[in-house]
Amino acid sequence: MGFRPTSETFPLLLVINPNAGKKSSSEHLTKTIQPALDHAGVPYRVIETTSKGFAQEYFRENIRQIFIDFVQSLAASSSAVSAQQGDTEGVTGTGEGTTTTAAATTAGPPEVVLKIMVIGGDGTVHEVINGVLQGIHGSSPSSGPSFVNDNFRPKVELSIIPTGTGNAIATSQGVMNPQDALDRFLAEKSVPLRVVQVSQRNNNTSHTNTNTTTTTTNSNGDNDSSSTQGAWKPVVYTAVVNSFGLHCATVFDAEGLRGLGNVRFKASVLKNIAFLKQYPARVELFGPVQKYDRSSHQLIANATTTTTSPQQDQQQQQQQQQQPSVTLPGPFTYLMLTKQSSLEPGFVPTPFANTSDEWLDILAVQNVGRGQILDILGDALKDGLHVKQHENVEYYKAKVVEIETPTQGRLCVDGEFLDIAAGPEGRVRFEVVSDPNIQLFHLCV
Ligand SMILES: Nc1ncnc2c1ncn2[C@@H]1O[C@H](COP(=O)(O)OP(=O)(O)OP(=O)(O)O)[C@@H](O)[C@H]1O
Repeated sequence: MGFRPTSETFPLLLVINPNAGKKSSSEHLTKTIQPALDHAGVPYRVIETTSKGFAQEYFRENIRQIFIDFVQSLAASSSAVSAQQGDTEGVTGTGEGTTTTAAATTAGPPEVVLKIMVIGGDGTVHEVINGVLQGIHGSSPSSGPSFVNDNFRPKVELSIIPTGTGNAIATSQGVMNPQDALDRFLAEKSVPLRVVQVSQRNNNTSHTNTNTTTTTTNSNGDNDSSSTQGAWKPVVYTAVVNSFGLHCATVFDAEGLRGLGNVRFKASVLKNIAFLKQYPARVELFGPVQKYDRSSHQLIANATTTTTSPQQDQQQQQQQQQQPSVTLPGPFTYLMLTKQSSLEPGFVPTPFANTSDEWLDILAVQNVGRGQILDILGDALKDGLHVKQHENVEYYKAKVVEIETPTQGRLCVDGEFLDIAAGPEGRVRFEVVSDPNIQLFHLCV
């Protein structure tokens, strides 16, 4: 298959990972999706991934041209419609006023909605998101002028046909199978899909997946932080889950067990519980924080976020940016920072997570033994009961989270791995940034 950018109308890019989950993507494409799109009259281009990293590289290299072709094709179909109507409404066909509906025109900058359907799992979605953002912004939003700005800010609407193993994003929206996902795409309803910016300060960062290690060397000089330790540099964006400790070790070991199919996570978690470790780290939450209160069963705002005047509000915000609102000293048995409530059907580690809000949900379990973590994870499999039941489970919502490990550590970032140096040099920051040039993604629901 493969995709060739053309100037034809292509309202949909279809990215298929034939290797996802039980390798059923191709069958879903030919038997269900293509007939439905043909019936609905939706033209599409197919991009078939051939290896790990393919989708990310594809979008990094081609996203600019894709937008050019897309806008041109909308303009062309807009002028064709206006010609059919005798051009009575003065449509020029230059692309100005282009909206999602090719025929419609409005005042102001063009609203462009690029639709991408992913037939695969969360790893493929992660690659698409990172490829699009790297193609738009280069290595970081501060690395130079970007073609996405106040004058051109497209939406990227993702429809996820869940053929992967976990399918966390789809499952968290209650999408249980490919047909359900297809119906939702055709219904044309979407919500914002916020991504988490993962940043490091040091000049050399090692971002690893099981097949490749990418080392990024930042060019110094562009400071976007007042810290004496230098600017925060985005390393990767995540939409699913960031973790440390048992969950990260489980995902890492499960990669080596792909031959076992979908039971590889179960095998890996049992192994990591049998040889349970505690993972030393300090985690700091900055800015406003909400904590789950087990007695009232509510998320309660941290007292320090209450303000009385706009002036105090500003002062307090500055203080909150510098001083952590909450510090978790570790060591951690289990730590998860996520935008999704569920990681697979029935497993709901972070029940209050919302893909569209600007909070990062944090599940922290510090220094518990084998029996306790088994009970906690068992209750997480009962639609998130662990949060209500276990006093060793701490649940927060925060805007900014930083983690530092006293020895070399490993983080899982949407199924890929970030090896971090010991101490302040390796510190990692997670933030649901409000930059509208980053938060371009929407999700069909
Ligand atoms: N043709 C291919 N051959 C091998 N690996 C591929 C191919 N295309 C993509 N990949 C890689 O396969 C990995 C897993 O894909 P994906 O996440 O879609 O499925 P999954 O792991 O089964 O599902 P989930 O992430 O939801 O648990 C991704 O990291 C992706 O880069």
